[in-house]
Amino acid sequence: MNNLKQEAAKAALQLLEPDQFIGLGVGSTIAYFIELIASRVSFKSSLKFTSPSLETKILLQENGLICIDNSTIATLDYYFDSCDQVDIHLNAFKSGGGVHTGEKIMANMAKQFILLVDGAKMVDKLTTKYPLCVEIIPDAWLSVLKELKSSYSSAISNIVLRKSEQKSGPLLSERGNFLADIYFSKLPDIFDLNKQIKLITGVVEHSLFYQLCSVCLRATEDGVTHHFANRIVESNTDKKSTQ
Ligand SMILES: O=C(CO)[C@H](O)[C@H](O)COP(=O)(O)O
Repeated sequence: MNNLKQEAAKAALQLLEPDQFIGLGVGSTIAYFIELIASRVSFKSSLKFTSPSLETKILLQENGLICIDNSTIATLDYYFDSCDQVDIHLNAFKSGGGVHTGEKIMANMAKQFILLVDGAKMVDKLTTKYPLCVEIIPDAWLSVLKELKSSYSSAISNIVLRKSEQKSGPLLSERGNFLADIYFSKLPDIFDLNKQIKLITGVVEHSLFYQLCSVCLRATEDGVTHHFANRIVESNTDKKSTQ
C-alpha cells in the first residue's frame, strides 16, 4: 500500500513547473511527495510551499524547501493532498488529520486541487467506513451535539468528541476548537450533508470535501490513472522529466 502511495506521489511530480506556489496537506502520501520533491526536482528552490499542517511545515523545513505562512496567501497553483476515501465524482472524506478546515481553505485557494491516493481509497460511492469530522467552537459543543442528534437521529450511530491522549480533556484543533467524529449507520445524501452541517451555528467546518477536487491520481498495481470527476482520462505514461 505504501508503495502505491509513493507511486501516486511520483506521478504528481510531473505536474510541477518552476516558480509554482504549492499547498500541501498532511499524511504519509504527502510525506513521500515532499521527500521526492527534495530528492528529484532540480528546480525545487524556485518553488514556494505552504500547508495547514504544522507537521507538514516542519517536514518542508527539514527537507530544505521554502515554506510560507498560509495567512499571507490568496492563490495557489496546486493544492496536493490525500484523503481517507474518495468517490468516482471526486468527493472525499478527509477526517483523519483533524485539519480539514485549513485543508479546505487551501483547496479553495488552489487553481487545482489534486488528490493522491492508493487504489483502495477510491469507491463508487462514499461509505460509512470513516466518520465525518466536524470542527466546533467550544461554547457551542453541546448545542451542536443536540442539533446533530435531532436532525440525523436515524442516520447517526455515534458522535465522539476527540480527546487528547497526553492530557485530560478534549483535543483542540489548530484554531482552539473541538473536533467531533460523527459515525453514520446510513450515510445521508452528501449534497444535503455538505450544506446542512455547515448551517449549524457553532460549526466551523466539516471534513466532507464536496465537489472541490479537480483531479485524482490513483495508483494501483497496474499504474497510475488520472480521474477527472467520473471519467478516467489518461494513464500515467507521461515521462516528463523533473530532473
Ligand atoms: O485526509 C487526510 C488528513 O485530513 C489525510 O490525507 C489522510 O488521513 C490520508 O493520509 P495518508 O496519506 O497517510 O493515507
